[in-house]
Amino acid sequence: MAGFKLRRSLLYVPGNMPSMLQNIPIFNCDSVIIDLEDAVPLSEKDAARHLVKRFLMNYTDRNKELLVRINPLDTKWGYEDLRVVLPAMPDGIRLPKADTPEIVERLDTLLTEFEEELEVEIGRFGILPSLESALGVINAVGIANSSERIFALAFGAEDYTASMEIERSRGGEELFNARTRVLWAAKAKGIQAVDTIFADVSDMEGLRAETELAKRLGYTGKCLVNPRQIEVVHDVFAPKAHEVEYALQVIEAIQRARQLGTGVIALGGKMVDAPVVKRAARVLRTAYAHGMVDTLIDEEAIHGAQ
Ligand SMILES: CC(C)(COP(=O)(O)OP(=O)(O)OC[C@H]1O[C@@H](n2cnc3c(N)ncnc32)[C@H](O)[C@@H]1OP(=O)(O)O)[C@@H](O)C(=O)NCCC(=O)NCCSC(=O)C[C@@](O)(CC(=O)O)C(=O)O
Ligand SMILES: [Mg+2]
Repeated sequence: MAGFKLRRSLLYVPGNMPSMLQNIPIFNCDSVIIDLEDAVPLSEKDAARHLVKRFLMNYTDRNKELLVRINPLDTKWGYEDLRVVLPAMPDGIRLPKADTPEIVERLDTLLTEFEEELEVEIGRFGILPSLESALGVINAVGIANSSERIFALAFGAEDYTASMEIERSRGGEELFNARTRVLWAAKAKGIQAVDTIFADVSDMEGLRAETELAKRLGYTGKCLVNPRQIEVVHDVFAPKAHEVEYALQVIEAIQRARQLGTGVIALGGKMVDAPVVKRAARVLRTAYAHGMVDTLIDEEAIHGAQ
C-alpha cells in the first residue's frame, strides 16, 4: 500500500538531555519525538531548542522518523521552537494540546511559510496532533480534517486525565471513551492512530496489557517514555505467525471463490467474504512491513475484483 509506514513505537526523548539525545541513532524504535514541551523545565526552554537543532543538524544518517514536540503556539516558546528547529529538517512536528482545528490550521500555515523560506517542498513537514483534553477529544473529527499534513492522531492520557480532574488507573477504564473517539476520527480520515504513553517504566506487564488493548481497539502504535519499552510494544504489534498463515489462506480461498464465480466461500467452517478479505489484507500488509512475508499483495486487485 502506497505510503504505508510502520509507526509502532514513538519514543519521547527530552530535548534538554544531551546524554539521551546522543543515543537516538541506536534506539530500535520507529520514530523519536524529541521533546521541547513538558519534559523540559522552563529555565531550559531556550537552550533546549538550540541543542535539538544542533543534534538534528549532525544526525545525517537518518535511520528513523524524527519528530519534534514544540511548545503550544499560544505560549511564548512555540513559534520560536519552529523557527530554530525547522531548518534542521525534522520529519514533522508533534503539536501538544491540539484542542481545536484552528490551532492545527495555524501550525499548517506557519509550516507552509517556513517551507517557502527554506525552499523545501510544501507539505514536507508533517503534523502529529496530540488530543489530550476533553475539548481536543470532542473536536477529534474536525482536527483530523484540519490539515493534509496530519499523518496520525495521538491520544495523550496524562493531560487528558488532568483535564478531566480524574486519576489515571492501571487498567485505564476511565480512558475508554476518549481513546475510542480519537480512534474513530483517525479511521474515518484514513490515518494512523497512536496511543498514549505508559508511565510506569518498571511495569512491563502493565505496558503489555495496555498495548494489547490499544491494538485490539485499532491503534497502530504507542508513545513511549523509555527505550526499555520498545521491545514489548514491537512484540505486541507484530502479527502472529498463525494470523499471517490464516490471512494467506483467506486470500487463497477468495481467489478460488472468484474462479467459481462467487464472492463467498467457507474456510475451515467459517465464512470468508469481503470484510474478512479486507482484514486479511491488512494483516499481510503489516506482515510485509515486519519482513514476515516476501511480497506485498496487490490489494487493489484483491478488493477490486469483488
Ligand atoms: C521515565 C524516566 C524518568 C525513567 O528514568 P530512569 O532513570 O528510571 O530510566 P532507566 O531505564 O533507568 O534509564 C536507563 C538508561 O536509559 C536512558 N533513558 C531513559 N529514558 C530515556 C529516553 N526517553 N530517551 C533516551 N534515553 C533514555 C537513561 O538516561 C539511562 O541511560 P544511562 O544513564 O546511559 O544508562 C526516563 O525514562 C525519562 O526521562 N523519559 C522521558 C520522559 C519524557 O520525555 N516525558 C515527556 C513525554 S510524555 C508526556 O508528555 C505525556 C503526554 O503529553 C503525551 C503522551 O501520552 O503521548 C500526555 O499528556 O499524555
Ligand atoms: Mg501532555
